[in-house]
Amino acid sequence: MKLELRGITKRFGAMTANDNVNLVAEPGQIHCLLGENGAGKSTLMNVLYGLYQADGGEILIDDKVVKFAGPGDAMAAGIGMVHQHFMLIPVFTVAENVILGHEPTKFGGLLDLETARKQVREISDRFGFEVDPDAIVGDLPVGVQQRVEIIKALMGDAQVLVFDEPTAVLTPQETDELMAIMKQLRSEGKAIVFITHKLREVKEVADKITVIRLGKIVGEASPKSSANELASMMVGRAVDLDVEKGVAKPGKATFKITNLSAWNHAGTKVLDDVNLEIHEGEILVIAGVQGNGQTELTEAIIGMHGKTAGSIELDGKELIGKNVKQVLDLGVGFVPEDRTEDGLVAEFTIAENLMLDRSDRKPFAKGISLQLDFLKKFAQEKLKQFDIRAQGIDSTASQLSGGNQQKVVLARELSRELRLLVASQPTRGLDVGSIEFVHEQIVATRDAGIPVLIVATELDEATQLGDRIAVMYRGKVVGVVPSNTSRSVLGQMMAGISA
Ligand SMILES: Nc1ncnc2c1ncn2[C@@H]1O[C@H](COP(=O)(O)OP(=O)(O)OP(=O)(O)O)[C@@H](O)[C@H]1O
Repeated sequence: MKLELRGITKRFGAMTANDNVNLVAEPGQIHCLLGENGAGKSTLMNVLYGLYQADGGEILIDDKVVKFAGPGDAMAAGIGMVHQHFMLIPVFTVAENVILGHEPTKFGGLLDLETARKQVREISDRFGFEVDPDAIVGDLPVGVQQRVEIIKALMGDAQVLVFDEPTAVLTPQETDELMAIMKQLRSEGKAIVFITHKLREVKEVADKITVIRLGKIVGEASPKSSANELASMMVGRAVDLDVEKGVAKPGKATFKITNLSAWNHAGTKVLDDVNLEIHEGEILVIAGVQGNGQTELTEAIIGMHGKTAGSIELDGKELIGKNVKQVLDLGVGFVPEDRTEDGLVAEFTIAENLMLDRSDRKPFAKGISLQLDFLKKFAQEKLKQFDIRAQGIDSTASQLSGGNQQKVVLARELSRELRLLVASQPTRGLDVGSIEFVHEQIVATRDAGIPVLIVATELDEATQLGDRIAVMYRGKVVGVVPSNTSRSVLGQMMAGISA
């Protein structure tokens, strides 16, 4: 089945998110859609999926114009969408989730459980997914949950599959598995549209690359292009894909974690006697496969984790026992793993979100009255400095593209007076140009004498950004090694083998 978007225009008020966009997805092809944050990729896919109505242009399937009033119509026409934020209910089984995701279409009503289980098994066998229809979704690793999303998309016999930044939440190994799945889908004749910021993935699977910038298609790139060529085509300037940083000049160890253990609600130990030190002017990267205690570690530091034992000291002050606000007030900048859950308030404006956890109200307030002009100026400056693409500081967070939401969180946390920066996957969802900028900001924070703790899942980011790397496995720190340690040694450590 061939899919064509012809002359699609979509506006949000005065902003044109898609401007006369043409795109063709052919059977047996992986078509990568590349573009910087806010370029209009998700908007275009939402038009295709019937979630938004275009202001101009048309959608054609096998050269015939079609109209989608909603996702049900798009699904019935053979279009499947694999969402980045999984739309799965954790307490339900795979088969039950598939039933819920299967909107009644003009071809029939809801599925019954037996049919759903059978179909899940069939699709899983056919593509080698190894998904048990009776497994509880919440118990499955993220990579397998994503396969459930793919099964959901394939259920309606989808011929065109859209993957919108599918690897943002995956571990490197799960990413490799997904690439293999995409190749298999291609060999079965599916047409695939693949949105990603990771150029390595583009180079691995793309048959065709289209680049979109500021809502307009700027051209096609060859899959043989170098990562640097693709990067500069995406953001319209040369981008340095390596982190530029001088030698660290570590000072005193002002941040110390001693014998830290933590337990989850079920009473299972999730952090097991963690000992770490970070010096002023040093970046320590926590590497490891996601789910090995990194989340719990950052939560314990910030005062969000329940049962903990041991000590976490910043500038000689104990953090354990303090709540989140008290910890932030000591000068801790925190970039959470999930920006939509912990980082932003969707209905607040950018300006409001930039103020969320500030306790130093002095520059913004005189007595009880807010210095609105100052606040506005501050927000506008941050918008410019962090290249946050939005209509203005009064746009709400929910109106921003994913990458731009992340930039709001970073802008807020990096512009406070810091004594410690804790950032989980700070560049998740960012385009290559923004990653370059964020890395520069993190290095500058280090060079200002601040201890920095970064949680990274990408080994490249860990080795490039870190001065030292601590690897976590099953709640323990397996070892702390210099950042020039080889990938194979780091890989072994990530599997629990001490260096
Ligand atoms: N519901 C909305 N209301 C107003 N503006 C919106 C809305 N949705 C998206 N936009 C704007 O449209 C533009 C394109 O956003 P879109 O999400 O399509 O970008 P993207 O290319 O997917 O970016 P990213 O790589 O960051 O995910 C952005 O400037 C965004 O702020």
